[in-house]
Amino acid sequence: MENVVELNNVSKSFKGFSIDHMDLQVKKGFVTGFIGANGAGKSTTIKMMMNLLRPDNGEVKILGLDYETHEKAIKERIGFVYDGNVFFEGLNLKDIKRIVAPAYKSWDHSLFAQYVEQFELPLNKPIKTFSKGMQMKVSLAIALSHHAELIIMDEPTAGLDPIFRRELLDLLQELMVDGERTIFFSTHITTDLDRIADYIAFIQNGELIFNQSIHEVAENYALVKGGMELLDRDTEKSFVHVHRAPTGFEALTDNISAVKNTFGNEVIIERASLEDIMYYVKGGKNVV
Ligand SMILES: Nc1ncnc2c1ncn2[C@@H]1O[C@H](COP(=O)(O)OP(=O)(O)OP(=O)(O)O)[C@@H](O)[C@H]1O
Repeated sequence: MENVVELNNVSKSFKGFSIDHMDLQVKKGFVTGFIGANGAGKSTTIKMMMNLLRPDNGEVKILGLDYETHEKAIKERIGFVYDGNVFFEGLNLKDIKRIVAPAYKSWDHSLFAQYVEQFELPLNKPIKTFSKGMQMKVSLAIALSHHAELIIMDEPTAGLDPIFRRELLDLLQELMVDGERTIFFSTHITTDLDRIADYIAFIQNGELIFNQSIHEVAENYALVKGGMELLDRDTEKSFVHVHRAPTGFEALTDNISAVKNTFGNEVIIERASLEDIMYYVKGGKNVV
């Protein structure tokens, strides 16, 4: 399967935070959701994909190309969507279109007009008067109007009302029908991912914990509930983290067959949500 993004052995350090030797592949034709706690390194990773930040070490390849030799070609084919104001605040959408359109060979005027109408964006009001959601719509309309093959979004649904959030997810899903487009986006709203993601990449403290299809995640992780008397140093080895309560334990496992072998029918095994996984993984591996 073709990868449209490849981070090979990428490292980046700030004071008190680092990404060390990260490998991350984003598959063509799918939606990948990027999750992780506050400060886990999502924006840092996305900025390296966008060449807004240079890795200290390692290689970033977008659509098989690298930024050193093919920056313009890459930027032509990707769209970056986020809710910050990318453009000059005093400008209106007409001015922005005049500046942005010539920068793209494949700019589609009628498609831009169509999205401006669909997103109900005013053409003559200064961007600084736009709400967070409207600003996000502006960058999405621009990304779509130059037929971006790869759309990278940093928390696109944060701060959006539930109705527009749902509409945006529907729109993103429609964009995926021909299998040529790829979407990679970070989010804290894990229910959005149940709706549209094919793959989940999970980062914790600058480390990629997994990048798996949503089906693999469901097959690999589970919540396990049982009585405290079942726990000891050996049996706990099949858990990522255990939460103890007077009434019994609840734990996350990444090895369901080991749990079945160890506990048989003495425990209850349930589907783990992405939130469950994030919560327990944050707790640490095999904390006794
Ligand atoms: N330019 C920078 N200089 C120094 N430290 C930085 C810089 N950018 C990010 N960091 C630090 O790197 C860590 C990861 O930040 P990042 O913004 O990538 O996290 P995130 O997963 O996107 O978080 P959130 O979900 O809160 O947006 C944080 O500790 C942050 O303070």
